[in-house]
Amino acid sequence: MTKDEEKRIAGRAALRYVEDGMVVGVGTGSTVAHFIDALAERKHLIEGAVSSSEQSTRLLKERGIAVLDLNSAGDIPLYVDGADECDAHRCLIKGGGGALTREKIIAAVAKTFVCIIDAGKRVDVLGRFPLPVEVIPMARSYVAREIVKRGGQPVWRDGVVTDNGNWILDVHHLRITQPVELERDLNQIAGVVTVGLFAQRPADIVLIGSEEMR
Ligand SMILES: O=C[C@H](O)[C@H](O)[C@H](O)COP(=O)(O)O
Repeated sequence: MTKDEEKRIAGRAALRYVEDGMVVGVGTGSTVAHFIDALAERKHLIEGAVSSSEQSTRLLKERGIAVLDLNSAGDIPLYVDGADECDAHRCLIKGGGGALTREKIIAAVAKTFVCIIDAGKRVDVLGRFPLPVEVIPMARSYVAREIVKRGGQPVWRDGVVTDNGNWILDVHHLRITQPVELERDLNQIAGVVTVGLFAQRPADIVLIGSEEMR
């Protein structure tokens, strides 16, 4: 089974958590694109979607799914999103597609966060995938120096501007054995907008696409 088939199966499996009349939080990425395809089949039954990126907003609108503003949407009973890595405690690294800030906001609001991944995303220790950190542009060098002090090797994602007008540092060479503490620590650095660690608010449910799930 290819990685994309695993993503498609996980994306479709998330549909079982969608209930009539719901506002659904929608993440970003190639796995979520499969979820959006599946969600389109229920578009007349849900109230609409709150989107975590311009990319997902475009996909949702192309499929005729109503996109709602988070400020007026009220409760978000369900959030469905992918991840770049996932450990046994459902802590995640996210932000490979640069959408981490809006994703973290919707995850915080949502009652249930269903994470959809292919099998290659499961790890024992987070950090093989470089940790994305969204920064205010003028703080890039300062934040990078602070991260070096903590043992990481930050690499500027040159040329990438997030939906919020910020920049991203991808932090290599981390072995994240204490994700909650690291998330809290990096969040304290002035100029950091969002750390792509979802440990203080991990996923509630992880769906890993597999043959058995078909
Ligand atoms: O910023 C992007 C998101 O955090 C994605 O959910 C993550 O990068 C996983 O993307 P994909 O499903 O394409 O592997």
